[in-house]
Amino acid sequence: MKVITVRDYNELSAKAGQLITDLIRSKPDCTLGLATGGTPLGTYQYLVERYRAGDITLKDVQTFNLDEYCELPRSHEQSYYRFMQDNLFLHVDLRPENVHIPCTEDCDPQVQCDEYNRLLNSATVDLQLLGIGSNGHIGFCEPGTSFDQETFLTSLSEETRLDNQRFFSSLDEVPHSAITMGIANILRARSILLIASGKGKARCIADLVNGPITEQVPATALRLHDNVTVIVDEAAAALL
Ligand SMILES: N[C@@H]1[C@@H](O)[C@H](O)[C@@H](COP(=O)(O)O)O[C@@H]1O
Repeated sequence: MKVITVRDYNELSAKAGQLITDLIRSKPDCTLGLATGGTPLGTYQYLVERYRAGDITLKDVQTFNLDEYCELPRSHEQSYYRFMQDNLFLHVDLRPENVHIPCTEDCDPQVQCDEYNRLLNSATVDLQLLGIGSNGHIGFCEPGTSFDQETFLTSLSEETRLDNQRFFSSLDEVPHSAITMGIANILRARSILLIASGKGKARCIADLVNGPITEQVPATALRLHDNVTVIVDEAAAALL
């Protein structure tokens, strides 16, 4: 696992964005695994800027998102579908048919999990972008998730709901469940890029890099992969 420490969030976003730009330029038909949350916003902004500058095209890129909340329609401003539209998809030339996000609207969740898993496993993700939850979750794979888990319907921990409350007007509005890629899916990516910013991530980053490999800290599964880059700012690196 390669750990890169940068000064602040802006440097982190530029570094992560540059790595993804380099991949798109060297392999224009690459497959990207994408993440949501506050941390990748700057990375997506960087990609949009590079697209607008004419440095990259995403017309042949395929994407798979990690996860989606249940209990929210796709039109809800906090759905991950909306998040991706607002922050990346509407601003670049990705083809709608190349974009994949689990669908939790008007459906049988198990059927959706199976369908998403099948689609995901029919592709090979070249680069999986990840954030990390303060409890060490990746995607929405919460502590205790088996490292062998494939795409599944998961319950969100209270810690995760509290962390994500800032995006909603009250805790009551934060969904209790989600469809997420499993850890086994994430580990199949050719390369993984995890980004973390701020002191709230210092503990889980220390656990990820130096703690025991355990299902209680789902991100530690990444230590079983041979091509992982972690980019952290100085605040998130404080306990390394
Ligand atoms: N499902 C997402 C994760 O993919 C993300 O990594 C995490 C951290 O988000 P943030 O970047 O806002 O701290 O939030 C959510 O739970």
